[in-house]
Amino acid sequence: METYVKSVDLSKRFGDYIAVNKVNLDVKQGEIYGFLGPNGAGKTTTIRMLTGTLKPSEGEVHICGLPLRDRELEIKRMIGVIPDEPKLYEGLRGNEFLDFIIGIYQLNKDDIIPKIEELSSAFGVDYLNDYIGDYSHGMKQKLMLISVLMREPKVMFLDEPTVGLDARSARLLKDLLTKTAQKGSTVFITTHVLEIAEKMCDRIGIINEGKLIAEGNLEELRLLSKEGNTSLEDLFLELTGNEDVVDIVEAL
Ligand SMILES: Nc1ncnc2c1ncn2[C@@H]1O[C@H](COP(=O)(O)OP(=O)(O)OP(=O)(O)O)[C@@H](O)[C@H]1O
Repeated sequence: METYVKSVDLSKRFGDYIAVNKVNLDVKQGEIYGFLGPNGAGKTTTIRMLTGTLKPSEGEVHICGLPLRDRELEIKRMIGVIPDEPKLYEGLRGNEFLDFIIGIYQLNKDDIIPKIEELSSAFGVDYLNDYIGDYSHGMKQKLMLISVLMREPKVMFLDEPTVGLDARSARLLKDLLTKTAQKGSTVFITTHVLEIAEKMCDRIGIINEGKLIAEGNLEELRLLSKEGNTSLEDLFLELTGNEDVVDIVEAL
């Protein structure tokens, strides 16, 4: 399978602080890759560099075989991004925002309108005539998801996409992403919900203090456990050195 998301020694410094440290990724077409890490580990910074919204201090990014440095516009057409805090135009109505996306991506309205209708009905979005400024976080998140899913991008980057979603919408999203990957797109997702990573992802990368410290499917990650941990939660806490939770609770 072709590599769709590749990074070579990808690094970001903010002043003296190294937020992302020589991260090497190789995610294939059709793969669902879970990118996990504790708060502040460097997940969002990595996604921003992979999607061209933040310039790396060092390293290279290739998307679908194209170098991001030279082919950014072309790549932006092929990818879809759900950022951790979607910034939407609050003064627009939902359907005006979708029209705007149709315009900038020069999408064919006849193809897209049925997709919007399908996705809106699936996510229970019946508020496209209302102003985005009046939406809750979850409502904005669903609008963002529709605006990306309707384009059927080759690579989807999702930063904590289930935050703010109710259980039904989160389940629907998981199923839609799985279907998207089966159709040949790549899904790169960060989440703190380890159950999502466990159930949905083909492969998981764990980043801690800017470094990719472990990578593999669940079986491969289990082999890295020195303590025989088998659940992703225990493995995650062991590998990221955050196992002291029990001691802390006992001390309180
Ligand atoms: N623009 C910035 N300027 C300075 N420091 C930054 C900037 N953006 C991120 N950082 C720092 O880089 C580190 C990594 O942040 P990042 O947002 O990538 O973490 P994360 O893994 O996404 O965390 P979370 O799970 O809490 O969202 C943090 O210490 C953060 O404070």
